[in-house]
Amino acid sequence: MNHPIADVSLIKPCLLVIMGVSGCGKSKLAKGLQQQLNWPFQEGDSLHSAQNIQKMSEGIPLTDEDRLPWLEKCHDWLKEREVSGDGCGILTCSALKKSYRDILRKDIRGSFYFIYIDVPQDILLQRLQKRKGHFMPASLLSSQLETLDTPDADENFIKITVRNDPFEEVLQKVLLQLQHISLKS
Ligand SMILES: Nc1ncnc2c1ncn2[C@@H]1O[C@H](COP(=O)(O)OP(=O)(O)OP(=O)(O)O)[C@@H](O)[C@H]1O
Ligand SMILES: O=C(O)[C@H](O)[C@@H](O)[C@H](O)[C@H](O)CO
Repeated sequence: MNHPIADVSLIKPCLLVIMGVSGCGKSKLAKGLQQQLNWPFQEGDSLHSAQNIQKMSEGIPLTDEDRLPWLEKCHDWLKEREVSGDGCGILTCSALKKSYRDILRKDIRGSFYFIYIDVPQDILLQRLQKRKGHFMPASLLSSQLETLDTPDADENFIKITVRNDPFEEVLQKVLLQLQHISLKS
């Protein structure tokens, strides 16, 4: 291994929302972070209604109205993590629009960061076409990319650009950024 490794003991508790379009690697990164940090983890997909899952499985993109109750549930999980006392947690949520991210961070006063995973379309498509046993079809990728508003400079976010980087390097890059932020705060 010849890439830098983070010292996780230096990372301060915070809330992390791992965001980006389908197939960017939210679930894989969140699980990696959870193993390293030992913080509570919520898979955002598990908070979708059965109707939303059915719609996506049929290749129909969700509307703002479909997403609203789901985003509220995601927010409630984050808020619960904040008030529980330790203020740390990891949530996966595509959070494609700024208005969705505003719902997620509403009334949260503690440390909170979006981790935006940016992956080129050709790699996303290859990954989704290969992925087995997931309800989200590759045909929804174009609507995901059209809907995505990339985070603005005033949104608290860490951007991680991934091409064919080995997963372990991606994970360490995120941990190193979190370590850096922790040392500055
Ligand atoms: N850095 C990586 N390198 C190679 N493959 C990866 C990497 N990250 C994720 N993958 C693979 O890409 C696919 C999509 O990853 P994952 O399911 O974590 O994405 P996701 O953003 O959670 O997707 P969705 O929103 O559709 O649930 C999986 O098969 C995963 O193993
Ligand atoms: O906002 C959305 O359209 C949905 O949240 C999707 O992003 C899916 O949940 C996810 O990508 C599939 O796992």
